[in-house]
Amino acid sequence: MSTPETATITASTRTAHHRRYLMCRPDHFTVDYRINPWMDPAAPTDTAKAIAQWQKLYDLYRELGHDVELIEPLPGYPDMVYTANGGFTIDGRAYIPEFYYEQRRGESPAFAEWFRSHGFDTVLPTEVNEGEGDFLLAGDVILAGTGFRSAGDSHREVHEVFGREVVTLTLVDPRFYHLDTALTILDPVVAPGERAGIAYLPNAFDEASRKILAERFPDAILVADEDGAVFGLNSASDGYNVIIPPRATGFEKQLRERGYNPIMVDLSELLLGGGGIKCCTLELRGA
Ligand SMILES: NC(=[NH2+])NCCC[C@H](N)C(=O)O
Repeated sequence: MSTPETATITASTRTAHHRRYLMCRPDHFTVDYRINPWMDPAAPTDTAKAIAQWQKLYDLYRELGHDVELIEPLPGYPDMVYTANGGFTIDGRAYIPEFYYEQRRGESPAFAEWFRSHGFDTVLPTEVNEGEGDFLLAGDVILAGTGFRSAGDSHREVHEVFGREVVTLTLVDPRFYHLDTALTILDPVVAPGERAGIAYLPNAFDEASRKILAERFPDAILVADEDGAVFGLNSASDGYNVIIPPRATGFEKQLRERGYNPIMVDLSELLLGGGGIKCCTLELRGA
């Protein structure tokens, strides 16, 4: 016989996994050029507000028990706060970015140096690629975005560097110019052979890519355009806690239904640069 209380409790099968992240304090944050549709150099930005919002994300990761490393922000590189573009790491090896736009190219040597001095086997690229902005690890497989930033040839290169299967996905909406703006990995750690939970915005992808996603991830969360439009997919998950922007209310509900624990963090100021929670967070795997 179940009491009314026990009848309403659904035990979550989700597990939070310890994460190690790299972040960069937005000390020099501003918008003085436009390399994505969110950026408007004519609109005012508030660096103090960007720092305060970023600090909340940093503090939350620490409260959740994660390790957060920091890289020194470089003056003149306002986009360096988006550390997801600073590399892509698996098993202690770091693949360094080669930025598409000239404005960010000076960040690469700083990231390369950071990885070298922190014991990573550091691989310099020959192809244009923007790190974890476009490469996401789903179980054993690397999901790789192209269409706006990372070149198709970088998908071959990332395969050579890590020896993993790489699945190319083509982005078609300029608002969602990096893979991490249109797709979230919900389960950063899965048992061998098990499928990672993901969420994505179908309309951000071309038809062929939507088909691949539907075949490979039949149980994925499909996110509505309204939630995508507020950068809802630019989220970070430890397997249980999923950090999402506050206006992604439909996505919040979907996550709860699946047993995840969505936590809202507002990075509205950093969205003026076209970045959100995931953009400010680089996974450090191994080393
Ligand atoms: N991982 C990301 N989506 N990063 C956002 C990068 C934003 C930056 N202003 C750019 O356009 O490059």
